[in-house]
Amino acid sequence: MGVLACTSPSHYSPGNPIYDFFLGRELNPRICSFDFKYFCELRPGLIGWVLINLALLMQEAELRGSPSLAMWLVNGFQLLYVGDALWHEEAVLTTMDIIHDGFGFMLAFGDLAWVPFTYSLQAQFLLYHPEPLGLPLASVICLINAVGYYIFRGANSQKNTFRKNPSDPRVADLETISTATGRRLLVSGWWGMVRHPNYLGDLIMALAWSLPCGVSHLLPYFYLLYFTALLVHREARDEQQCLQKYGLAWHAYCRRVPYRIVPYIY
Ligand SMILES: NC(=O)C1=CN([C@@H]2O[C@H](COP(=O)(O)OP(=O)(O)OC[C@H]3O[C@@H](n4cnc5c(N)ncnc54)[C@H](OP(=O)(O)O)[C@@H]3O)[C@@H](O)[C@H]2O)C=CC1
Ligand SMILES: CC(C)CCC[C@@H](C)[C@H]1CC=C2C3=C(CC[C@@]21C)[C@@]1(C)CC[C@H](O)C[C@@H]1CC3
Repeated sequence: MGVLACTSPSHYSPGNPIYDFFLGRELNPRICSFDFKYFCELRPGLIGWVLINLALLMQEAELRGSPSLAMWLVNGFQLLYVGDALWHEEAVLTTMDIIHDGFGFMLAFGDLAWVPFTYSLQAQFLLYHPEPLGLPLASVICLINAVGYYIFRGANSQKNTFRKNPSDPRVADLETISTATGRRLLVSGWWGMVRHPNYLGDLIMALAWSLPCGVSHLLPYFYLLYFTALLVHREARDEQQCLQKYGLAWHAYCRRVPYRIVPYIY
């Protein structure tokens, strides 16, 4: 196919048709400079998610006169998350989906269908199960989301700033370990607390998105449960890749920072 000439094979392409279908054979299918995977990872799914949430909020206003406080919180928190991802769009270029995974069924389905339709489950739930929420509890939930966002953004920004320019004054004083590749690993700041502080912040936010729906039903907690499983699996894959890249230096980092995601627990 002439127009799809600018493609590259995925890092692992074992020739097993089922595996290839799921994980994709092409790492970056493109039409010239238009990269399908990069586009799909952020734009349609995340924007679709926010639009579905907004439609549910408007539907609730139509049904009950005005949107509930719980619906406002869920919409506000998730809008902040999506806005943050789009604002820091270039950061997605260093994720393992972009670097290692092909654009197969998992990412195509995940980006285009899974994200907008399952990530909006809390707002869908609230439309059919209105949840009265008082101001004191709403404030506590806002605080939980703020703490999660602070950790998530702090950790991601610290790593991205360090990777772009290690002498940037915001990260220049952080302690590091040298690796044989010439790249260094942060061992203080957020990355000295646990080995995946950004996952910890993301999980705290996931909890804050479910809490406005109350505790009477498991459905609004689906995202938190699925996301915990996804991040535990993702963390294990990332550790394997870092061990391959950094060898002894990675072992030294693990000794220095023994916990993976949750301090003193995991
Ligand atoms: N909502 C959702 O569905 C999902 C959200 N996410 C979020 O997306 C974001 C990106 O996640 P992801 O791509 O999995 O991984 P990370 O952003 O955590 O990146 C991992 C990479 O960071 C580098 N790194 C690891 N430790 C250190 C250190 N101590 N110092 C410097 N660099 C280090 C390594 O790459 P190198 O050394 O090569 O730079 C490693 O491969 C996260 O915030 C995550 O929570 C992720 C998946 C799904
Ligand atoms: C269909 C399967 C069960 C799983 C599909 C997984 C995908 C939905 C996720 C894999 C990595 C993702 C990332 C994000 C969204 C979800 C997917 C595509 C973000 C874009 C979310 C916003 C963050 O700021 C960055 C994330 C990068 C990884």
